Amino acid sequence: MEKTEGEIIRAKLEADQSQSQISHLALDIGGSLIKLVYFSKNNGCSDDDDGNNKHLVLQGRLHFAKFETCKINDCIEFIRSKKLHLGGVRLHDAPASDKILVKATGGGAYKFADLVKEKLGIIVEKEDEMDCLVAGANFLLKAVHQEAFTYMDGQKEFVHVDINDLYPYLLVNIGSGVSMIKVDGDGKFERISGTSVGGGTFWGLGRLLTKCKSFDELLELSHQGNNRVIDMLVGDIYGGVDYSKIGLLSTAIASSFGKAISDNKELEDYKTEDVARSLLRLISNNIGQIAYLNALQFGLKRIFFAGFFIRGHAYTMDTISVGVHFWSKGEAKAMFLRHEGFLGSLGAFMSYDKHSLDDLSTHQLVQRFPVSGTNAGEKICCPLVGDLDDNDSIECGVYAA
Ligand SMILES: Nc1ncnc2c1ncn2[C@@H]1O[C@H](COP(=O)(O)OP(=O)(O)O)[C@@H](O)[C@H]1O
Ligand SMILES: CC(C)(COP(=O)(O)O)[C@@H](O)C(=O)NCCC(=O)O
Repeated sequence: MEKTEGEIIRAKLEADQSQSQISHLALDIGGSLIKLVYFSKNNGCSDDDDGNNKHLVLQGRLHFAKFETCKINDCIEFIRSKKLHLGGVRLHDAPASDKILVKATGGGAYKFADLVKEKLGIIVEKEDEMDCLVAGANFLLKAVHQEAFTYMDGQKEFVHVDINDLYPYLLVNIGSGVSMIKVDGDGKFERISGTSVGGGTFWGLGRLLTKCKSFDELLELSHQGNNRVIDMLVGDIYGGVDYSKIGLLSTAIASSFGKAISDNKELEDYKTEDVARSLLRLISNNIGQIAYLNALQFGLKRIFFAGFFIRGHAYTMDTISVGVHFWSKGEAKAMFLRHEGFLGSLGAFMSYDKHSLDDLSTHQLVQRFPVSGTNAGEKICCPLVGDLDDNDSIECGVYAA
């Protein structure tokens, strides 16, 4: 008897999946970038004692990748070529065309659900963005070694996270826009504030002002520039001296881009690197200040900054850290996360739990073989920290809880 189209698709999916070692693909489709997380199993691992009285039941790697949201077709092609879409939940009682369900968060999970279904034949299961950000942050802070660090004056210092004393903290996610979330526990949080002046503003305004073709180019320009050429400093107003009475040094920015009004110059008269630098400083300062004010209002001492705006960029982190330190008089601390842009996708990944998958439902996913050589508190001096490259992955173990 001839097979129906549905049966053919299903047989193909099953054949493909049996070859694939990929499981649990999850997506975060944001206003600017699509972030992917997926797990690849290592061959031949089963029950094994890892020395902690915990049973290692599965080992593999957690992989990360990102694409610009406007290039979603490239992302779909990447997923198809690596057969990542087969790593979703298989629904056995659904019609053949609705067999595989993949977790996704971010606005694009709504906007592109039909496109993803049409191109990959999978159902997008939407997860709330704030839930996912918090779940992703908690996972990184608890399960991944050397995830959080401080950055000030060119020094990166890993932070020891005491998982028994993690909450409350403020999570500031700087994506296209900015969300500020007070986190009190697993799944316990409140989005207390936000601002539309975020990563999209930096990239959007920066592109218009400098004609840069890519975000990386804009970031690189900002690295070379000098903001004092365009920013009006306290010293510019006060004839070179500090305004000590209110605690402002002559070198403090009195007005971002303020010199552009008095200079009688056109945009072309400024170097693009100086424009990029002033813009980065403006956005980072503003976010640092709003974050601090929220931390103050809710009595939070720890602020974790995440989102792909940061990109592990030294000057961005330095500006945010100095701002938080300055306004809080050293009371609050700005911290950053190595997997800064992947919180949402990791949260969507963790939400597979709800579907009682063999691997993750009753088990705990943690990093194995933490990077050696650097410990919490150890200082690493590096002027340009750099972000994770696109092929980054974490060696993980799934342990019986
Ligand atoms: N390659 C890139 N292309 C575009 N924007 C980038 C890139 N790398 C970093 N960014 C910055 O990251 C922001 C998006 O951060 P992200 O956390 O992914 O948020 P969203 O979920 O809104 O896409 C952009 O607005 C931009 O400032
Ligand atoms: C709407 C969003 C949650 C979307 O998340 P994003 O794609 O920017 O990561 C975010 O852009 C945001 O919080 N914007 C700030 C809106 C406001 O509080 O004014």
